[in-house]
Amino acid sequence: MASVEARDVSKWFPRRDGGRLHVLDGVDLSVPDRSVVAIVGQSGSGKSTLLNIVAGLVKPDRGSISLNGVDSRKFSDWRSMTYMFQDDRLLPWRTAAQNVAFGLEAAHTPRPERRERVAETLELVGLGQFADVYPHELSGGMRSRVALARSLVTRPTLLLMDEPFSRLDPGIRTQMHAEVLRIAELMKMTMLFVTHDAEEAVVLANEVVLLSPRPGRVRERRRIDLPYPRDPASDEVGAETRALRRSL
Ligand SMILES: Nc1ncnc2c1ncn2[C@@H]1O[C@H](COP(=O)(O)OP(=O)(O)OP(=O)(O)O)[C@@H](O)[C@H]1O
Repeated sequence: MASVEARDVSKWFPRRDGGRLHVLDGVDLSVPDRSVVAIVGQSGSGKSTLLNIVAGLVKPDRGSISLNGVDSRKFSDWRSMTYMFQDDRLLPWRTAAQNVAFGLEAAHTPRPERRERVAETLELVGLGQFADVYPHELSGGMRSRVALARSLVTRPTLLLMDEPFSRLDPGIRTQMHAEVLRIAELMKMTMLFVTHDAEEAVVLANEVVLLSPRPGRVRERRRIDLPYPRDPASDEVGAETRALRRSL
């Protein structure tokens, strides 16, 4: 089970001129267990900063985060969450399997279990045949699947993603959307992600949180009640996407 609550989160970053850049202002966010929430907003509105605060990578200056009902300052089960970045960050000198194994090595998982979990997870993302292949031998979509497998191998319940598919071609991106939704359902995961792509938000999320330009405040929460799977070519997705673009 995984849920996230952010209460009244504000953040300032130091500026080169000695001043302070106000990036987030009193943001509330609620991500219930098994939901899919998208954070959208203009460039610089603090989307990644908010995600990094939820992940514990950046400290808020004001406000609090609770994870599975526990204040993040007291939270210890960080392995229950995983983070997918915009670039796949695969290590070029490691095979697909060795890249996927990374999180398990860090956790000192015994070798036989590691091997089994890596094989299982590569199978899950449709790369069972590519365990021994190096990143440079893989297509963009396949690399993205390896990055997804690396995120999933520790069996997280909360998947955080910062524009993870934005560098993929549209067709491959659509495939990855279907894939990530299938796996989230299978693994009973909760998802919180950042995107600048209105269609991506509409295809994946139950709720879209719109941040205002800097300092980011929640300007709108929009429920997307369309049934899954959502076809990006359908009229319903098209209408929701246009409505969201207008709000953006
Ligand atoms: N560590 C940091 N130190 C100083 N300023 C930062 C830092 N991280 C982010 N910023 C600034 O904070 C603002 C918000 O950045 P953030 O990356 O959260 O926005 P974003 O909405 O995700 O933008 P984009 O859509 O362009 O990725 C930007 O102006 C950025 O330059």
